[in-house]
Parts: sequence; structure tokens; C-alpha cells
Amino acid sequence: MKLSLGCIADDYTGASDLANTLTRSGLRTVQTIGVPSDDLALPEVDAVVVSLKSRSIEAGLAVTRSRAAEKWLRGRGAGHVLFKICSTFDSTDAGNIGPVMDALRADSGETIVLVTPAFPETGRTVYQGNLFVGSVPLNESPLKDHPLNPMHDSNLVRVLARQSQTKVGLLDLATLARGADAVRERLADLAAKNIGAAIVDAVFDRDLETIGTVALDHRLSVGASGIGLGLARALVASGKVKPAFAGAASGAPVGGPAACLAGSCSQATLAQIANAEKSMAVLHLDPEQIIAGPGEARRALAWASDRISDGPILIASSSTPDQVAALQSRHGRDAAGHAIEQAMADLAEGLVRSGVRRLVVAGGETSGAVVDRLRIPGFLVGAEIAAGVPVLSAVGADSGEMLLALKSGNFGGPEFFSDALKLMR
Ligand SMILES: Nc1ncnc2c1ncn2[C@@H]1O[C@H](COP(=O)(O)OP(=O)(O)O)[C@@H](O)[C@H]1O
Ligand SMILES: O=C(O)[C@@H](O)C(=O)COP(=O)(O)O
Repeated sequence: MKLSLGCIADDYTGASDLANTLTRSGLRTVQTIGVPSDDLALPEVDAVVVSLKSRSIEAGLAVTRSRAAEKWLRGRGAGHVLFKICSTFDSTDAGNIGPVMDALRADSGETIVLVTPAFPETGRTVYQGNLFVGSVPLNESPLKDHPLNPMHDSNLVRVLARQSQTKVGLLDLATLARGADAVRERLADLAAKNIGAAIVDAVFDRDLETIGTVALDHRLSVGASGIGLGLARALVASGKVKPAFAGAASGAPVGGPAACLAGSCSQATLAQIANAEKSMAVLHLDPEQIIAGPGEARRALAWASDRISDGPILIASSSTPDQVAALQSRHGRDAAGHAIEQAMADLAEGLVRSGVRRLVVAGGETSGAVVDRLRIPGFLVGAEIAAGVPVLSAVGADSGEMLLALKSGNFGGPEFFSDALKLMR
């Protein structure tokens, strides 16, 4: 197997979002959890997305894990590697986007890296280096209240410069609109000034197509699903990849009980949970009790086992920004987040033990904890539930056949949970 594109994603929901975009753009794609072991049977594919849980860990560890993933992908022939980050640039001044980019840039011998989190399909656009979420700048969007990495600056040139050892420049929309050669010229100018990374404006998919075409001249890029779309379309347009039929994984129904777990505290997820109350049994966990010990998860599993044969259930730890802030001030941000993620993993394990084979998880870190606990080594991409969220079919899982949906906190429409279960038969 010689890969046309290698991808390293800094969380699992982000990886499934990218795998979805690549699949829908015609690339045969598999999502692996971590660097795959040699005995994992992978199908013949054009792209592999290695999922890491490296967005919110210590920067040095994120670098080590990302480098190992890059080495594996290059060893399978990937000439270009995309480091997939969040479309809302989730990170802190301590990293991890800058340090990982710097390390991969050094390893790949790249002079200048194209960086853009734009993903217009989900309302993420970049103009004059400023990231917009829908109609508002990043720092005015709900991301200002993210439990782990609140975003307070929408100017990505500044944000990345604070994290990176290299100088960061801007490649603006006016240049992009003049086409691929103008972009190449501007990149050469920036590189001549010793600038090692360029934040690239992008508002429409056609901007991402231009970016994808130019990025293929390089060995490394950094961005969200939008640049994935650009790279995939450029690979198909250049004839390097023969487009494949999308959603090859939608196979025979898996059946059995279905459950949803929500650990995301995003506005979108809070609204989706409120809507789910109309169509399924919903249990709201007490976050204080979760931190106190394993009793809360045990109580939740007993609640689930009384109801699971009657229809889908949803268990949520999600709270409003004020409640999240209060909990964090009592226990610390990382300790609270970690305890709740581990409780979600306990719940997933218990639910699967009791026969659940269809599982929807809301939240990136939450999904990471759940998928790790279930020891699922990889996924094939099936039908699209909402922009950025596909049905995933587990490959090589101990539990056998299983369908999952890993929802980024901010993605999906108001009826996301029932939309997902309709497609997960
Ligand atoms: N009620 C709560 N209070 C504080 N933190 C919470 C609460 N519920 C969940 N969390 C933590 O918030 C974080 C949410 O992150 P994540 O799962 O990545 O969601 P998103 O996709 O919205 O970013 C996780 O670490 C989770 O454990
Ligand atoms: O690019 C995106 O927005 C998503 O793919 C993503 O990475 C989401 O992360 P979480 O919101 O933490 O799930």
C-alpha cells in the first residue's frame, strides 16, 4: 500500500471529520487509533488518518507522538502529511499546534508550511488571518468558554506566533484569488524572509482547492477538514488518485441496543441534549459526584440497564459555562476534565458489556477516552450524519462489529442524536 496522503489528527472526532471529508472527496480512507500495529489488517486505501489524543496533553508528548505517526505515514509512501487541528484552532499559548508543526516541519525538511483551519461548510472562515465562527470572530464565539482551551484571540498569525519557534506570516485572500501561481510566488517571498509558516485566508471551497493544489508541492500542511478537501480534490484533479465511491462502509445492520454519551459542554451539544429529551430517556450526571468517586457511574449504569431494552438512552455530564467554571474552580480544570472523561469511558465499557453495539459520543476529548477504553484500533467511514460527522464502523474491535459516531462538540444540527441513530442501524 502506497499512501497518496498521510494525516495526523490531534483528536478522534477531528480525525473522523477529516476521514469523512476525504472519503466524500473520493479518497479511500481509513481512520486508525494511534499508530497502527503491524498486524492490523488495513484495506487498500489512498489516505490514512492517524488519530492521536494530543490536543490538550503536554506539548513534548504531543510532539513525540506526532513524530511517530509521521514516520509511520512516510514509511507507507505518504509524500504529503496533513497535521489536522481543530477548525476553531483549539490550543493554548503553551501549544500544541506550534510545537507539533515546528517538529514535523524540521523532520520533513519543509521551508514553509501552509496553515488554515478554514472549513466553510461548518462556518469556519479565515480573512486577514482572523478566524470567524459563523458571523463572529473566534474570540466572541462560544469557544471563548471552552472547558479546556478557551480561545480569546481571533488573529491566528498572533496565536500561532505565540506557540511556534518560527516566524509566522499571512497569505491573504486577495493573493489567493489570483490563483495558484500567485500563491506560490507569495510563499517564496515569505520563505525568503525566513518565515516558516503562513496562515492562509480561505472563505469558500474554491479557495481551499487553490490551497490544496499548492500544498501538494510541499511535504507538510496544517489545518482542518477544509484543507483536507482541497488536498483530496487536488489529488483527484491531478490524476494521482482515482476517485472512489463514498461511504463504502455502510454494510449490514448491526442492531442491538443504542446509547449516547455527551461530555461536550458546547452550546451546540447543550441544545442537542435538550432536544433529545423529546425522543429518548436522558440522564444528567452530577459532575461533583463523578469527581467524588465511581458511585455516580455505577448509578448511571443501573439506570441504563433498566431502560436500554425499551429504546435508545442518553447520559450527559454536560453543563453550562458558569457551572463548568464553578466546578473547575473547586477541582482544577485538568482534574475535573480527566475525572469526567474517565467516568464516560467507564460508562461506555459498561454499556458495551451489556450489549450496546451502536454508540454516539459527543465531545472530542470524551470520544478519545471512550474509544481508548473500548480498545478500538480503527474505523471505516460510512454515511454522513451531519457536516463533519460520519457513521464509523469499527475495525478489529474486541467487541466485534460496532457502529460509532464521534461528534465534535460544535457540530451537528439540533436533532443530532436522533439523526445519528436513524443512520446507525
Ligand atoms: N460538567 C462539566 N464540568 C466541567 N468539565 C466537564 C463537564 N462535563 C464534561 N467536562 C469536560 O469538558 C471537556 C469537554 O471537551 P470535549 O469532550 O473535547 O468536548 P468538545 O468537543 O466540546 O471540545 C472534557 O474534558 C470533559 O470531561
Ligand atoms: O475541525 C473541527 O472543528 C473538528 O474536526 C474538531 O477537531 C473538533 O474538536 P472537538 O470539538 O474537541 O470535538
